[in-house]
Amino acid sequence: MTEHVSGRDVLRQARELYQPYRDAVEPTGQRVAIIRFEPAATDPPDWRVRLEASKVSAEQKVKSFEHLGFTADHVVMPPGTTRAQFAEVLDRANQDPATRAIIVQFPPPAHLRPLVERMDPAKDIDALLKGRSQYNACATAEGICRVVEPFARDDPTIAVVGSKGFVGQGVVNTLREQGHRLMELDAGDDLRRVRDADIVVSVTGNPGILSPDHLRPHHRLVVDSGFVPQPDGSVRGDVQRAAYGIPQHLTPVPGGIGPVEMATLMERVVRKEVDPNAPSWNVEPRPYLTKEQMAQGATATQGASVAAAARGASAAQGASAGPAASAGSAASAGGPQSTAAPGNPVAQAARLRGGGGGAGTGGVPGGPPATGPSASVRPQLPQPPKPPGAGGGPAR
Ligand SMILES: Nc1nc(=O)c2c([nH]1)NC[C@@H]1CN(c3ccc(C(=O)N[C@@H](CCC(=O)O)C(=O)O)cc3)C=[N+]21
Repeated sequence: MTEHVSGRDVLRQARELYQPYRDAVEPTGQRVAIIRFEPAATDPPDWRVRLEASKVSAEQKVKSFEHLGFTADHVVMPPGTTRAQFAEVLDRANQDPATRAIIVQFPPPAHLRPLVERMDPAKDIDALLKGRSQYNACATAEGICRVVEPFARDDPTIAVVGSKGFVGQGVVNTLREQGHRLMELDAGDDLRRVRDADIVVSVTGNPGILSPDHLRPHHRLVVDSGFVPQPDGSVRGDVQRAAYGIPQHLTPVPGGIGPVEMATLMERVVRKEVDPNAPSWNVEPRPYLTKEQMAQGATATQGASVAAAARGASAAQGASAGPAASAGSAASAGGPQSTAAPGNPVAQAARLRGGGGGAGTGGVPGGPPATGPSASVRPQLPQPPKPPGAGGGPAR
């Protein structure tokens, strides 16, 4: 059975965590600019679809920043926008001291793309300026890595499908820096290799590219970062619906990485503008079975007894895998080299905290599973926010 890792729960947590900063932000009149491009009627359907995703995402960003008391400038560039016009919009946002952050929604039309580089790096909250941004990866990539982290404390192999794309590169760089064992796959590679991985992260934006032929019950987590709106109003991710029930955990589309990205952006802007020590949102560790455990428990009865044994073993262990290392930085708890044999400490710790066994509640899209986030390891409440500018924020 597959349990959904709910991005909506993460976003709810972030809204609660950062809501108290609203009173400090609102009176300052600080702004965030979100710039996106409207397709022309003559653009090919696949381009229109990408810009539709960009629109959905821009609207979510507007909501998220406004929730924090920022004024969101949602700038829609019409088809036929010239370089000069785009440059002027960027320059204005760069020069306006009230505009604290700028996001250019991808993809921009090809002729405008080079101009993105004009963005003031100090305002580049989504790390669009590779190497010049204060962040190592875009918000989506950071969010993905933080969802992966509680599932990856015993040196698993993590497959990244779409590793050369914008988000994929961010994921690869971040996970590699944390010392993880990676399997990078991109166009032309045999995707069936993902069967050998423990965790699969798919960031291709190619609907249904992962089928039941690729996913396996030993996959403890599959992260689907695809988001392709359909004409009927539904959305498709990288994972085929027919494969949804296969892995142990899955981030669904919608309701998975999209909302996680919003939580990441909220955290970034609060830390940058109000309180560098604002708490992190986090994903709770959950029980899972390793590939080896799955192999031992190949039959149903054996599987049940392995799970039961793991549960029993956990009762004897201390729960130390707290959320302290949830900041998504290089400080991953225990490090990838931590000795996990015979079970995995994360699963044990999670069980100790009252998480259920391997048998899930099944995927109810949008609905938190029975083993979902509880109040037990919530980050501490934020300190009362300091007035912006008072507290030595990052130099700009
Ligand atoms: N510079 C840049 N950064 C991006 O992060 C970026 C981008 N350009 N261009 C477009 C893609 C697409 N993307 C999504 C983010 C969130 C949702 C999201 O929140 N989706 C909700 C559904 C919201 C709804 O349906 O209204 C969900 O998955 O549950 C979707 C899509 C970010 N992108």
